[in-house]
Amino acid sequence: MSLLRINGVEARFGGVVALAGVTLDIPEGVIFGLIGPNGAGKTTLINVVSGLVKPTAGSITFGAEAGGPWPIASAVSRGIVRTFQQTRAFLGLTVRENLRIAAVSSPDPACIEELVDACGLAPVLDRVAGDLPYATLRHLGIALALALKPRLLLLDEPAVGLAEEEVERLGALVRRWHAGGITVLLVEHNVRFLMEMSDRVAVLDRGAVLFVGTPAECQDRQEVIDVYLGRRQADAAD
Ligand SMILES: Nc1ncnc2c1ncn2[C@@H]1O[C@H](COP(=O)(O)OP(=O)(O)OP(=O)(O)O)[C@@H](O)[C@H]1O
Repeated sequence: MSLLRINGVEARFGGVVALAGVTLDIPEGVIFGLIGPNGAGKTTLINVVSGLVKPTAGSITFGAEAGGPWPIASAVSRGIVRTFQQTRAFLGLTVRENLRIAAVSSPDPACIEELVDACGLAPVLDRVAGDLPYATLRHLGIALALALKPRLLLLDEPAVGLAEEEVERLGALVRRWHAGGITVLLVEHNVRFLMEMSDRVAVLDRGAVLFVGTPAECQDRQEVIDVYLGRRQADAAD
């Protein structure tokens, strides 16, 4: 059954067509990867689904409810929660204070303790968020999103800037929450991480869906190699 249905979503910024009529079905209970070259429209699609950008055409259905996208607060109350490429936390407050604020908006404040443990935040509870090492700050960002008890978690490049062992910890954390029932939409340029994590993958190119399939199917498709995977390999070899 589909949890999120994106119907013909178009987003224009002046003359720039960021999304040119995207239609996608994200089944409940999957980790759904979204890849594509820079400027393909991945973040814009997350922005539309999470209510940050109003599309110029199209709609979304979430569960049984049509009529989306909804403004951010309404999206969050329906269980659509996102993270950002740059972690959004109160950088002048401690981790504990950030989590207390999250607990106020959480439908299940008791989950915070589990999040502290799962996200490895116990040793840094009294540190100011702005002083945290980069990887720990990213974990705080994910903990703050998970505190809102999403049904659908939108992760925008969560692995960017992380060392290999930190990417593994991130993967374990996402898998643990996914096993608890959360559907995940993962945007990521770390292709190995994305392919290992995802049940299905969609490829966006210039605002349009180029291909949807399993990671194995995706890696075999010549058009996907041409527009994205081949270039990533060439960049890695440089
Ligand atoms: N607020 C905005 N105003 C003007 N143009 C925008 C805006 N947001 C996105 N765009 C443009 O829309 C297109 C899609 O951008 P988007 O950030 O969604 O791509 P992306 O696939 O996430 O890229 P990246 O992998 O580099 O993050 C780009 O041409 C971008 O410059």
